[in-house]
Amino acid sequence: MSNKKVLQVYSEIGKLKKVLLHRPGKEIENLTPDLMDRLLFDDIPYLEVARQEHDAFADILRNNGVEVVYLEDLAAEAIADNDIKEQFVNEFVKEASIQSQKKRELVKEYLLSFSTNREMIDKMMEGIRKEEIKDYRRTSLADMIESDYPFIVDPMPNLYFTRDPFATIGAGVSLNHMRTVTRNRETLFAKYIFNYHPEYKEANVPLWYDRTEDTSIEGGDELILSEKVIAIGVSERTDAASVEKLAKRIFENNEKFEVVLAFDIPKKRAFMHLDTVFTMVDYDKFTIHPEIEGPLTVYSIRKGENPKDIVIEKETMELSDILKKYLELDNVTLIRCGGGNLIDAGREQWNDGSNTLAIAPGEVVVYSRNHVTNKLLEEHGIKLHIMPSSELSRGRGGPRCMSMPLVRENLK
Ligand SMILES: NC(=O)NCCC[C@H](N)C(=O)O
Repeated sequence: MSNKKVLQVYSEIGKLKKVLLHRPGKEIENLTPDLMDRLLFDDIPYLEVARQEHDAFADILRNNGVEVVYLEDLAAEAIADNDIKEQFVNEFVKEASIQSQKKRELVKEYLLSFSTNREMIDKMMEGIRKEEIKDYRRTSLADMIESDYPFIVDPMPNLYFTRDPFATIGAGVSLNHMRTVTRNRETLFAKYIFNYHPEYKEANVPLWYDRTEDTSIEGGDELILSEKVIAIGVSERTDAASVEKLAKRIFENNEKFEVVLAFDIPKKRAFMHLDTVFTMVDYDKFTIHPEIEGPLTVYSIRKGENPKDIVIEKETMELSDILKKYLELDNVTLIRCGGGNLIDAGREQWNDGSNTLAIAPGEVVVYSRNHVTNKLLEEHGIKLHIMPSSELSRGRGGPRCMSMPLVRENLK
């Protein structure tokens, strides 16, 4: 096993060294009004502008010393070996909700006809429209009499939210089981990257969770507050049972983490993950959406006497006191989205005003549109890197949702 640190995330705020993004692709141009609900969008972004915004995001990161790698490149590199590629295509087709065997064969043949792996990966992400595969209608009775549903394989428009399908925790990965079918398909790319990409396969990356589990957990709920403390949202997307499983695996594997704080937040779309209502911006400063402060309950999970046991307790203090206790701080500042004004808070949280990406302690990337919250962050001494935000925000995710840190400098 190599000693090279291919994954290292022991905080939310340590200087960001390497991050995984996905540049929005033609999957966005396969979103239709009828599909929006099922594919978890509230509107249809304009791809060209979404890409400009995304490139501006990547430039901010690069200009601040971050190595940016793209999911689509790593996935293509991971399947360089033909046997691995075949296995990957088989798994992809199996999970693509295609009903007839003949049609599955046609889709496989079509995917393998692309001359480069990168083009094939782009096509998988984009989805396959009916007109792309000739003769599919003769493959089964269902297809001959079937509806006017326009896709043979659905697009995956949420891929640019790389935060969610897997999460780097310490030196390992939580390869997530997602709440929805559409997003669970995304986790296949990460499975192949961590098993077969030359950069990762030698490292034997430990898995704290696996996509085959039967309860769900998503990366937007997984926050690393310090090298001792992880926070996980129990949310619209993450089950309490998953938090327990993850905590046990991490404790059993000699990681440094000592406690997992489970944040039980309201289960609703606007607050789908913990990071849509709470992010860490400095050693002792956090953004928070005021609407969760009342209903929030926190539970702590610690190692028990035996390595396989855990001890769970309901925390009774206010959130800031819980954070002070576990992060060993004298003071904690909660910076309220929209300044606590209910109208501004609701509007800005909807467009991810609380969803910041820290690139160093006290330094974050934010959306331009959330000017009330941004001003407040500045007043609290936070350095802002402001990115454009008209189109990307239509997918209901902000800078943290659009990035998966692979390496952060450890905090002193
Ligand atoms: N961490 C996040 O909050 N990610 C945003 C995901 C948005 C995406 N449309 C979804 O509903 O899953």
